[in-house]
Amino acid sequence: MAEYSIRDSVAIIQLDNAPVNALSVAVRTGLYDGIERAAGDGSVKAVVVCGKGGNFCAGADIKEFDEGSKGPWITEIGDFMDRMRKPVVAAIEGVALGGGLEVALFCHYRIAAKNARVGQPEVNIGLIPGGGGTVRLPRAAGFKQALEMIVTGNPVRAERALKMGVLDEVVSGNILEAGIKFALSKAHIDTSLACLRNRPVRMDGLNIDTKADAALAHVKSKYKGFEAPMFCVKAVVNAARVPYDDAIQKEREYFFELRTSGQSQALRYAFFAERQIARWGLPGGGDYRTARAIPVRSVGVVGAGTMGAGIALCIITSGLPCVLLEQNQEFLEKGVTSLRGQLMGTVRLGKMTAGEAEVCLSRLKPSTSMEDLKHVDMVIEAVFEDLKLKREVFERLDKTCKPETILCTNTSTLDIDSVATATGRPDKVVGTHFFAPSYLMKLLENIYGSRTSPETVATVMRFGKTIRKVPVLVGSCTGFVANRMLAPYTAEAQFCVEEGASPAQVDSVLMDFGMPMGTFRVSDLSGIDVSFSIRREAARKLGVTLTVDSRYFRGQRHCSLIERLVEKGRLGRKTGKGWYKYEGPGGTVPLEDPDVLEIIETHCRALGIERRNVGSHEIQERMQLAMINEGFKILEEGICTRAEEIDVIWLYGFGWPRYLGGPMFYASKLGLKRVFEKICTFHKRFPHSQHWVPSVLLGKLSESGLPLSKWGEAAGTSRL
Ligand SMILES: CCCCCCC[C@H](O)CC(=O)SCCNC(=O)CCNC(=O)[C@H](O)C(C)(C)COP(=O)([O-])OP(=O)([O-])OC[C@H]1O[C@@H](n2cnc3c(N)ncnc32)[C@H](O)[C@@H]1OP(=O)([O-])[O-]
Repeated sequence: MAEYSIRDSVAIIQLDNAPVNALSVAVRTGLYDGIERAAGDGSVKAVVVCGKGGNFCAGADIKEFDEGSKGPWITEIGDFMDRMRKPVVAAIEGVALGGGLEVALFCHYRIAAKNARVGQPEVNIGLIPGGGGTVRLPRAAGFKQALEMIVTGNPVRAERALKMGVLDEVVSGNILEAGIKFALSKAHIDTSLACLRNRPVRMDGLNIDTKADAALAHVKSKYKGFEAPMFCVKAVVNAARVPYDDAIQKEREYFFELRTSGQSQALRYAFFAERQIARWGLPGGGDYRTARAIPVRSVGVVGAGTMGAGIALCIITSGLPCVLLEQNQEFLEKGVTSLRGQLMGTVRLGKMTAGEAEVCLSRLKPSTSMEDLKHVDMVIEAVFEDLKLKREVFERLDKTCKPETILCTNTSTLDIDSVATATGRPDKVVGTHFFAPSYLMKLLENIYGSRTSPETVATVMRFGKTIRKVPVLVGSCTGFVANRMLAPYTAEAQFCVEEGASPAQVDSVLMDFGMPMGTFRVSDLSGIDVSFSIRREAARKLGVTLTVDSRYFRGQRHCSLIERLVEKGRLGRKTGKGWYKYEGPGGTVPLEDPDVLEIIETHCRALGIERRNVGSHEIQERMQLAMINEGFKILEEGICTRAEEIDVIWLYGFGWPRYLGGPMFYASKLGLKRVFEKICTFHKRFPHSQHWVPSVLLGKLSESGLPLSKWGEAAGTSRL
């Protein structure tokens, strides 16, 4: 709703819809009524529109999008304001985003507090501004700047918006008082002079024809796969070419077309899924509502290898001091050099100044003495993935660190309890699984053990946000969520290659789908020997030896091409050849290698595997459905409590195309009945692959018709 009051002959309309004053039907109706009332009240000289609770308005209420359009549209309210003879001033604090900025652009004047940010982020949810933004922002900020704001969705700070011409004044002090004062100062000025409708789009010497083509080409290549950015360009270009009302009409058509598109639905889903993951709960009780995070003022990282150095870099760049520990000076220096190299990379990219990088480095304390960890609030262990070694480290940490220190393990495979029992504080032990390269990858998989306390979980969830990661809480199991789902996905990729596909064919199927990289290129990048060692180690623990001839591993289908490539010295990009051969600058360009195709052919012939044409559709289906089936098993076991958590993990851990929501959302769109039937068919066809045993939960859900948001509840694993 919107509250209406009068002060000093100024009508104040305060948008009121906590937490961000989204433009629900009630708010739009309240705004319209308020404007109409002020227009008809002879005692009112001017109007101020502002927001309650520290924000102006975050735009349309995204939750209402699936309910159709009720209430007045923003442009209807705007048209009324355009005809008003009394000045309407938007007094902005906090954010004015999307429809919020559009409301402000309909006001005759806009003033903002210093801390305010304004923007048109609709593109992030697969839309274009639909309330006049593509038509009015270019009239205020000029074509080029408006186009940039609309296509990127990035908000700008008040001072910049003032320079761009979006704002009329930036003020300090009470925004409402400033708004009233400003409104009264404009009470006698002809409002039509301040009305953006009456101004042309500012081209600042640019030729619209050449600019339009260039912008379309740029956006097409930069936002590959995304529909909305192209529509943003088309709408802004149109606004520069046709009269105001025609441009508004076209914008609205585009907006409605996109609003019902699959991409916008997926992107809106992703927006809310990202917020859902903050609502965690533990099986033994305790959740985000009751658990208090312990303040983390300093952190230690044990192990200055690539992972450890990257983690330390995340910490120092987020403003926290960090002790980086190694067992000897040589390893430590290597780690610090790698950290510096990554930091300087960000300086070269212009993301940080050299001075800022120096400030970050001043927060780093390289050390070879565990005593330096005595007083830190949190330690992240990032040593080699070996349980015995990790237990030794934890035993020493437990003895050295103060009793309140939280001890985290950056394991990607080990059971948290098996590490926690090496200490006398299992309640303060938790998994923090970073993804490589740890400085760049946003996902942080936080893993609780059976005795991890709610306070410890609250602390690592908050810490994740502090270091600008996306923290998702999951339970402990082999591979946790990300790697557990990745296992059947990559296994199917290799089986497809055994059966007749080429690595390049598989990778292009994945990239055409929208993944940033194919699985074989990823394998070459991280090193084929890494997967080889993990497999060999897992087999060794079970008393089995894997050879190049192994077709089965503990009764399960197994592809031993990795063993074959390692035998041939093809370890990936670092050796110039793996699934591909590498050429070009720095040996970074992957090329299909006839030698590897020959190795695969010979290998399969030797093992009696008949090769055939494996179609692209089959590759995609097998890889994705195997992984989706695993996702349902993860829900079934309560490792995750919501499908949204799995999707966020894939969005941030593996670059699943955001416009497809995530694998679980994708499954919901395919239809669970169809997904289940397909998985059952694959299970019959490939009986020796455990990952094709259909999830019981999936079977149940395929009959229920329940929406994705209820899957966790249906699994009986929801803890909230
Ligand atoms: C149908 C009629 C339409 C009229 C025409 C419209 C045309 C227009 O061009 C289209 C739009 O405006 S499209 C919209 C364009 N606008 C955008 O895309 C803005 C999207 N929002 C943001 O970028 C960020 O949320 C803020 C920067 C606003 C706050 O960030 P922060 O401080 O880190 O906090 P936080 O954790 O992020 O959010 C707090 C809570 O608010 C919730 N919520 C937020 N916005 C919402 C919304 N619009 N809606 C609903 N809810 C919204 C959020 O879910 C969360 O709820 P929870 O239950 O507590 O989880």
